[in-house]
Amino acid sequence: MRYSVITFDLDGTMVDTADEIAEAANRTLAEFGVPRQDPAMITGFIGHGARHMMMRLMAHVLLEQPERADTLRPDAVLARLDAHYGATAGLTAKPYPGCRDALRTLREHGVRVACLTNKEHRYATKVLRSCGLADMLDYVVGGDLLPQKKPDPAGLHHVLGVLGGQTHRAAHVGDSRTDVETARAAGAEAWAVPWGYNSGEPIQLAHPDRVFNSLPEIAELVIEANRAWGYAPALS
Ligand SMILES: O=C(O)COP(=O)(O)O
Repeated sequence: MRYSVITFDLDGTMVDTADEIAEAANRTLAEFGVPRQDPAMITGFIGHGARHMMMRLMAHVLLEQPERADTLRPDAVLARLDAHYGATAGLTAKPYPGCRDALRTLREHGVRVACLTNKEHRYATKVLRSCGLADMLDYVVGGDLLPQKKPDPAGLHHVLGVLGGQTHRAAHVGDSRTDVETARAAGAEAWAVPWGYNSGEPIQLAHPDRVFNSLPEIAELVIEANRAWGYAPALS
């Protein structure tokens, strides 16, 4: 097997963004007089973009406090979330151990790497820049760049079209069932990491093709597979 393109999910896979997402959500709710909500619960709502997370959080609040329905209106809340997440995105986000090394090593060995996330594109690029990862990626697809989001395979196919890769030489790495389903739907290998969010469910239950214990382990496997196949990158 020779791998030519590896795509990585962002939240919970390359970067720990849970705290700043919860902070933006709670700052937003505070403006509407809603007490702070448990960050762990908010983390469970991550996976389909910041606006989707906020809609799920609002649904949770309104279920417990239906009398807030008059003030907690989606348009008003989402507009304030945009302001707050625009301010917190990238503030406390931290790449998981070995993230930069893994990306650098893959590229040094001729493998192209991309970020495929459901996070809105403007926030994704802000987080990647503030974590020093933006220049280490060959391409980024945020959740609102195309009409379809993960688990639709369109984003992965788009990356492969741009970078010139084939699905049977690609793997998508993620922390959630959505990522596994995306890879499968696209015809790429479904690789997973166990430290992410996945709504609190162990990623093994989504049956990925492989689960890795670190990001550098992914680079090692790819390089070893490509070496065994006899592929050496052109020297530049
Ligand atoms: O921002 C989100 O909710 C999800 O983003 P992800 O696709 O990078 O996990």
